[in-house]
Amino acid sequence: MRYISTRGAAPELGFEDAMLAGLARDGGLYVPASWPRFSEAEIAALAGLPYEEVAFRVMWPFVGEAFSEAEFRDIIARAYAGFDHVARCPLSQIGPNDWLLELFHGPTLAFKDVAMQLIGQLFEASLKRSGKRITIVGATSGDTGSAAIEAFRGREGVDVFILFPDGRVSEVQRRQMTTPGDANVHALAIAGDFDDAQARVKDMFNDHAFRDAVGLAGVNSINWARVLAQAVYYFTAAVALGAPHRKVSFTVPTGNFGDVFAGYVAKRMGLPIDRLVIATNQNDILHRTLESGAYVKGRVEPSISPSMDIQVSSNFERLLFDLYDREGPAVTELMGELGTLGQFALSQGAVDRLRAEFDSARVSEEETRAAIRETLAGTGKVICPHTAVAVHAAKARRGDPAVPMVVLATAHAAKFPDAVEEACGVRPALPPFMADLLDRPERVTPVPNDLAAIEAIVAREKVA
Ligand SMILES: Cc1ncc(COP(=O)(O)O)c(C=O)c1O
Ligand SMILES: N[C@@H](CCOP(=O)(O)O)C(=O)O
Repeated sequence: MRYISTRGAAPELGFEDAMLAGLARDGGLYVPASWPRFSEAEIAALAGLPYEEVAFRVMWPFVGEAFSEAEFRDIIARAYAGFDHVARCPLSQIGPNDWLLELFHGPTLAFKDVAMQLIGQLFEASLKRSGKRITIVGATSGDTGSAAIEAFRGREGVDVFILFPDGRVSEVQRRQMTTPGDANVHALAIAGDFDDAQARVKDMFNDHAFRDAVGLAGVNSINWARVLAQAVYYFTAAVALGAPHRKVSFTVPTGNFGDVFAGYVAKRMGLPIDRLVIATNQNDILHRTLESGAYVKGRVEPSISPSMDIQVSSNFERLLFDLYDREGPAVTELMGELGTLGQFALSQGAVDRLRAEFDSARVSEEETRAAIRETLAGTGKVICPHTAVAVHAAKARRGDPAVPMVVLATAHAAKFPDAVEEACGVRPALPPFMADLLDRPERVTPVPNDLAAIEAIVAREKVA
């Protein structure tokens, strides 16, 4: 499989180079040159297989010659060995035909582990082969950062710098990033919001001299391998509920548009997904875009689902590329308008296609709290605020009741104890292996929202 940039002006790469490159050199995002398609029989054959085998079959067409079949199987096995559930991403029932897809059984208690644990193994195999040293710089609104740190802490030849918005992540999220003592881990608290952090990371990639000097690599969903690994659980869930003989719908709590885009990828590969619902909190740029056809940047408003406090959704660019018939210049023009004017308008054709693929709902803070309360009352389950946003949206956008609705449960409630306790009166406890998290010493560097200052810190502090 070859990978092409959404802006159409960067060299085509194979899987391994696209994974290591992060952002394309023209500022775009790498996507596969075509979407592989599974037959009904191939999808039916996934039923009952272990998660690792489904992961292999779904991802293999995208990986091609980068790794041998045996190497890739081994990488997948090591990635998921540390998950605390035998199904890795199990389904649990919350209504007559309504399900939670539990994505928080990895080491940092959020769905980011599903892809990040795999990426850690992929990078290690690749860097061992090449002997290269790299500097990972990532932006986080709370969960990507800890997952990346966990996947790369202590690894040879890799530094990992994570920019998080100072004061805008939960205490548990912050401490997951600031308490690992490894010399190659660097938590940077930026004076700004997540959009600032993500913009500075992209600026670093677009500064080619800096990028080459430090061997910059990315593990945000800028990295195609992140999105690919997340497509797998749409298959395991849908097949468990009757696909391909039955359609299945998904509701996805959304911020950077990576997770829901992974659902779109699964659909393009032939998975019979009925509705794909984008659930946003009050940071609702995606919902507004579906309603109005204009993508208009807003100010990030802090919420009780902080990981979704995002107003520039990076992966929307990947969708735009398809909506505009994979025309790089059209995407370049729109992204240029976003940079200069803070907005762009979609063509009528693009809006029609967008609405044909996705549905959306914006969920208020009060509706989020109510969803936490009602889920506890109805099922005995304590859910995190991000999951609660999606639970509410799934109800609001429920289509045919005969079609199963799967809500992606993206984090463990214990990452957000204050918000959850305020909503339902129950304070969720951290699992025993991190019970002392709040007592561990923290190490964090405050940084201004300034490219040159951040680059100087990265260049100075890297140890690899
Ligand atoms: C717990 C949680 N839920 C939902 C999201 C939104 O996912 P995405 O950014 O892929 O849209 C995030 C952040 O990525 C998250 O950390
Ligand atoms: N919500 C994310 C934001 C970064 O998203 P990514 O999928 O591009 O890494 C987070 O928790 O950091």
